[in-house]
Amino acid sequence: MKRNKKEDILLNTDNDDISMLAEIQTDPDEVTAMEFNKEIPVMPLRNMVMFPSVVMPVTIGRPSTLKLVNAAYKKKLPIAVVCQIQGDMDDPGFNDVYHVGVIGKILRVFEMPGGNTTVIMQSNGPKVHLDSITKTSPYLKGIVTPIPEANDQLETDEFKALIDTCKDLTSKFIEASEKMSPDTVFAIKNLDNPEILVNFICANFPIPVEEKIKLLKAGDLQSRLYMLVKILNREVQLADIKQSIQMRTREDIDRQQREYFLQQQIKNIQDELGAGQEDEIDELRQKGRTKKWSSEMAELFEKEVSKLERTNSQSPDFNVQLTYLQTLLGLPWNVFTTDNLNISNAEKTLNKDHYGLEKVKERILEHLAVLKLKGDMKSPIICLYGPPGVGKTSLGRSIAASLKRKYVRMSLGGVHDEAEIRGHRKTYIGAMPGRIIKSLIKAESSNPVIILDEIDKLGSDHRGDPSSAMLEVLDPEQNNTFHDNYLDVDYDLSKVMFIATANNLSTIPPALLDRMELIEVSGYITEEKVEIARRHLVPKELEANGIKKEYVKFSKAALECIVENYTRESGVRELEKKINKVMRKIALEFARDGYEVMHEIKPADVRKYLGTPEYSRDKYQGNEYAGVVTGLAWTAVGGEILFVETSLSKGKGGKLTLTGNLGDVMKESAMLALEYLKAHTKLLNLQEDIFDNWNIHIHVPEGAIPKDGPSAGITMVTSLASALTQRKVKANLAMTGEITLRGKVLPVGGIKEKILAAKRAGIKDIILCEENRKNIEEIQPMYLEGLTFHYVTDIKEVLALALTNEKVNGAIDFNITNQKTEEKK
Ligand SMILES: Nc1ncnc2c1ncn2[C@@H]1O[C@H](COP(=O)(O)OP(=O)(O)OP(=O)(O)O)[C@@H](O)[C@H]1O
Repeated sequence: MKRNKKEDILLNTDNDDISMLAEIQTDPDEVTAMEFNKEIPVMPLRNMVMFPSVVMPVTIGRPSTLKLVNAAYKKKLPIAVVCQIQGDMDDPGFNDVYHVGVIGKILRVFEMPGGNTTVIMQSNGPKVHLDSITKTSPYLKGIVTPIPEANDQLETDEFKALIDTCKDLTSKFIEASEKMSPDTVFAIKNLDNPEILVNFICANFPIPVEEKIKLLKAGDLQSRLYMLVKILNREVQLADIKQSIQMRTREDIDRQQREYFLQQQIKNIQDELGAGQEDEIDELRQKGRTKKWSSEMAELFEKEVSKLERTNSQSPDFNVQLTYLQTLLGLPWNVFTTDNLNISNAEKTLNKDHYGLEKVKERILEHLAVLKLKGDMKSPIICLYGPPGVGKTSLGRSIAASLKRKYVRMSLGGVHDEAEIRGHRKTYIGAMPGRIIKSLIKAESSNPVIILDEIDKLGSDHRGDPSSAMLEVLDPEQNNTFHDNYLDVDYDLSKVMFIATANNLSTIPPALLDRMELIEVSGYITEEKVEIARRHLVPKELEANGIKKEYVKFSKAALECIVENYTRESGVRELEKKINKVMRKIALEFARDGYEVMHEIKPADVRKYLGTPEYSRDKYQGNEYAGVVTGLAWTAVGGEILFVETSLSKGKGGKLTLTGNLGDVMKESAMLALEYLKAHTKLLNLQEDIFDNWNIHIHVPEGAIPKDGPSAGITMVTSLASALTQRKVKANLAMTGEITLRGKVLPVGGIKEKILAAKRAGIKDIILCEENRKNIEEIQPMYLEGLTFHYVTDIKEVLALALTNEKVNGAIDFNITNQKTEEKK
């Protein structure tokens, strides 16, 4: 095989050495001239295999090899270059080396700065077989026989294709593995001679020595090339796999490192910002352990605390979750106060706090007695109803005190939204628990008395129906698993005692009304109010204003004066305010004068402190005029008397005019009354044409509070009848009742309040529908003292009772006026 010198020099050298190697002259004839049956030096290489036609640097360390180099270099001896089987052996013998090698020579010797010697070797002879080692000193010598290689296929297509493949694979391997030195890569890229290229790659490819020996043993260049391609293929694949594994692991490590780094940063930021957060969470857990909740609840709490732990303390969610946990902790789970179900004690407390109300107190005691005997709270909920300021709420408070239970008042007036009762879901912004749960937190016990104040004022609109939520609260069958949307866990309300209060039963939904036991708390008469003031309100206000009780005394007349002239109510709230006002004025005097003097409050003092009376009490106004009749009305503040006035004026057509404080229903009553009398002229001996010649005007004077309703029906008829007959109405008479077109009298409501108003006004006789008799019978006799009741079913009876036979002064004489009218015609 021919090759040019330059290629020889290029092989396996540093770029810097290229110029140096270019000077080396080789003489191939030297080898051809050698005799193979003579002993020649044998150079064993550690971990290197020399291939034919390859130049390579060899570092010499062993003294024996150094001697060999000196001798061979000087004498230009051919050397048999073989490879040690074990690279680390110092003095290998015949059996310690592979028996295949090449003939080479030393081109150059370099003394290296560290004391080592490097030689440039060139394989310039054939492949040989080491037959024997003949000498081991001063260096190895042996006998070799050449192994000829047939290299005649180099021009075939197959060989060319193999060479191309080999080149491709080598460059792929170089790319993928980065295992070969840049000089080797440079050399491979610049080699054209296929023989040198194949052998050079075999010598320098990073594979184990055993494999290289197999390559060297290959019978010819093409077989070596085949084996080399196979190895290259395998190594390229391996390098690829290694590379992809490396890439993947690097990516993985990169990702992991990035996550670790970010998490570390988050932790640092959280540490910076949320110092003390752990303490807060520990405190929550600590508190949670003291709670008497069920194991499920404890589990849920722990879950929620862990959720908080995972939340960044700066995010809004943190506070939401913290508030939720604090709400859970704030609830009195399974905390109960011990009931005092001593009935006589309860009675004492109720009597101490409230004057009168005997029936109500009795009903409450009955209720408590049932609770005591039954031992649970599953009896109906009490609803105290009646006009404002009669002590419904304060009765509830007394019940709680007598039972020694915690007391919470929950005002339901104006609650339109169901969520106010049941809470908003936690996910809403600004979500809160409902009022029931809030009341329990306030009460700090799970069996308080909760006053549901003004249950009749619960509204309902598009935001839901709070009364349906109240149904669940008040249903003993359901309320042991009351579900508040915010809490999202059931809470047992079955031990809570609910007491509802209401002014007006008609606005309470029937389903809710059905759940409650109704107890009426009606208004007070003046005597009762005076007594309530003396026993309760005056001492209360004295204390509230910091006045010693020995310095202020109210006379009975003074209290009566306040009740009569400065208040107009069924209850005592306004009275309490007036007493407070008097106290304030006295406190000012004391403070201004610097000393305290005894004050005995009399009616004149009341006028001094409270100014001119606000109300001139509606009094009965006598029966001097025809057509003026006293009726009884029921308004928002209780009962009142009202006057219906009818006057007649001459005029064709018989017009009806209605003026004053008349609602639609009252206007209808007026028309009904007139129609009835038109149809029953004979009843009162009225002239047939009286309605054609006289205009009728009905007036109801304006009162402080608007009135409406059908209860003025019989009053209207009587007023009209008195005007049309000019007969006097019975003195000190008042009436209330609805009429029908047939003249039937129907019952009306608010009887007790009306009776009280009538009494206040100085009425003595009262006409009522027969069906209202039962209402009168329910009223305590003391309220009825001095009153006579007349029960009727028909308007004829009313007229018979109300109209006297005496005519009013200056009565119209219908006969004369009619004659005059005729004459004019
Ligand atoms: N019989 C009574 N004895 C003593 N104090 C009374 C009596 N009735 C009412 N009071 C007092 O009158 C005041 C008003 O009573 P409370 O607020 O209970 O009225 P209420 O009926 O609940 O009114 P509302 O319907 O407006 O809520 C309270 O200070 C209460 O103590």
